[in-house]
Amino acid sequence: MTTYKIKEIFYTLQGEGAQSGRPAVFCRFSGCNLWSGREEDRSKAICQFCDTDFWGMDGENGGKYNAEELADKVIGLWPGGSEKRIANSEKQVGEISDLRGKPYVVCTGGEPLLQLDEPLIEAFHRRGLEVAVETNGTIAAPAGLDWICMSPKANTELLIQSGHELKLVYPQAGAEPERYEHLDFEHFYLQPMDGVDAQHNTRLTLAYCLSHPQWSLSLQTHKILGIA
Ligand SMILES: C[S@@+](CC[C@H](N)C(=O)[O-])C[C@H]1O[C@@H](n2cnc3c(N)ncnc32)[C@H](O)[C@@H]1O
Ligand SMILES: Nc1nc2[nH]cc(C(=O)O)c2c(=O)[nH]1
Ligand code: SF4
Ligand SMILES: [Mg+2]
Repeated sequence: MTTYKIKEIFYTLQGEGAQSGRPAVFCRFSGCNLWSGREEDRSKAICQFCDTDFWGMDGENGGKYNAEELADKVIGLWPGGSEKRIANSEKQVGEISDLRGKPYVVCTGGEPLLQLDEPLIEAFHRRGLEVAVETNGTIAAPAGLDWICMSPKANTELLIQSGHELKLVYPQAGAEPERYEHLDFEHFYLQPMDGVDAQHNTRLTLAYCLSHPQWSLSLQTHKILGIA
């Protein structure tokens, strides 16, 4: 049986992009193909600006799970989710989900597509969850995802060239927006690169969106709010 290595699982609001403000359970997978996650390796990594600790399994609800265990843990964090689990087995899930919104899981990381596969997506779906992914686009997506947010990185080959949302961290030398504007996505966002130049990068991003209105600004609202 497949086991999934999970850094942390928590309930919050989606802070970024087109679904910003929507309640979601975040499932952060351990590991990434573009950086080891160790600080001493950052300067030689393909992706050097990562704002996330995805190394290991030591976060909130972190650990090894099989698909059924992971889907149970995720739906259990949704308000009323335990009742929903019972209702699901009694085939009354519709009545409860109408009142409590469609349960939503965002699979992120690290790079979730190193691990997320069809059996896990099916296990989420059986519990009434809508399944979103945040991916760097370098690994093909399994079938069945409800929302694909692809965030391209410089000096990588994109295997995902269509989806719902393209969210580019800006500015990135070698990953200029012009390279991605013809891809098959419904929404195009620029997200200011956080770090030492965050304020300057926000001004640059704002200016780029105003002069190239195909692109909208994505602020990391969870950081503004001081939530996870
Ligand atoms: C931590 S990544 C995990 C998912 C996947 N590996 C990816 O890169 O899309 C989640 C989101 O945070 C963005 N991100 C990472 N570091 C950032 C930073 N320093 N400033 C702004 N956004 C950042 C990524 O581009 C991606 O859209
Ligand atoms: N609130 C909140 N929204 C997010 N959107 C994308 C995130 C990520 O790390 O993938 C993230 C995150 O870590 N927290
Ligand atoms: S690809 Fe995503 S998780 Fe990996 S290092 Fe870059 S931003 Fe972080
Ligand atoms: Mg984050």
